[in-house]
Amino acid sequence: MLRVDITKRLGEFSLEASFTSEGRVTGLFGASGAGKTSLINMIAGLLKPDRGIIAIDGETLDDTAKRVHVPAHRRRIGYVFQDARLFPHLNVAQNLDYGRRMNRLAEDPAQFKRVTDLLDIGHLLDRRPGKLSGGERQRVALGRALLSKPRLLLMDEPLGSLDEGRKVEILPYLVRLRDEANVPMVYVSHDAAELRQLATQIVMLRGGRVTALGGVKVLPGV
Ligand SMILES: Nc1ncnc2c1ncn2[C@@H]1O[C@H](COP(=O)(O)OP(=O)(O)OP(=O)(O)O)[C@@H](O)[C@H]1O
Repeated sequence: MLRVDITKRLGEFSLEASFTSEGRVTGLFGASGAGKTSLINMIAGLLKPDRGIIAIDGETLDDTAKRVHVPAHRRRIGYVFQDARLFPHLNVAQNLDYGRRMNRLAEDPAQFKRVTDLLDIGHLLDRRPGKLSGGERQRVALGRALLSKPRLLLMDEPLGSLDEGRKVEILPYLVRLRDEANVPMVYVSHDAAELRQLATQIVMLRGGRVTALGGVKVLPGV
């Protein structure tokens, strides 16, 4: 379970968010400037709350009253950005292996095979990111995050830089991840249709406040 109960001031903007989620995919929905990225940066440990608590499965990651702030690299949280942010000088296999090495995890060929099969990227292992399509790059970024064995996967508009055709192509992989990878996700999007297909629970943000919580029914209609 993810528990968030924080406040944070960023210049003129103030974020005050409180929710818990048991969902396999928690969809963080809101317009541009609602505070979605700030909130997941806080879950990732990249931004420190002014006040409050963040906990996953009962383990406290932030508790300002107790001066607890687990640094980002110790949180075991994977992060996939809108732009895949792969290392251009490494091939796909080396990119995929990066998270594992950074986290000093033992090699796990069976898991490597599972993840590359799940995302259909086994045939791309020798290529550099510059020779991949946008959708392929995003699948590799997802694989890299998964192979670091995170307990939570954060995704900030992972389809945001793709055109409609590529989005349609990659959504099924995200559904597969949800159903087969067994890693809870927090998925940021301003696209209600995307979240309707993917999310199991919605946190709606507006102007830095949670305005609705619940199933995909709370999303605005088409
Ligand atoms: N370091 C900062 N200093 C001042 N203001 C900030 C800072 N970081 C974010 N903000 C402001 O906080 C608000 C929320 O930004 P945030 O990036 O979290 O929104 P978002 O919902 O992710 O938007 P988008 O969908 O456009 O990415 C914005 O008004 C932004 O300008």
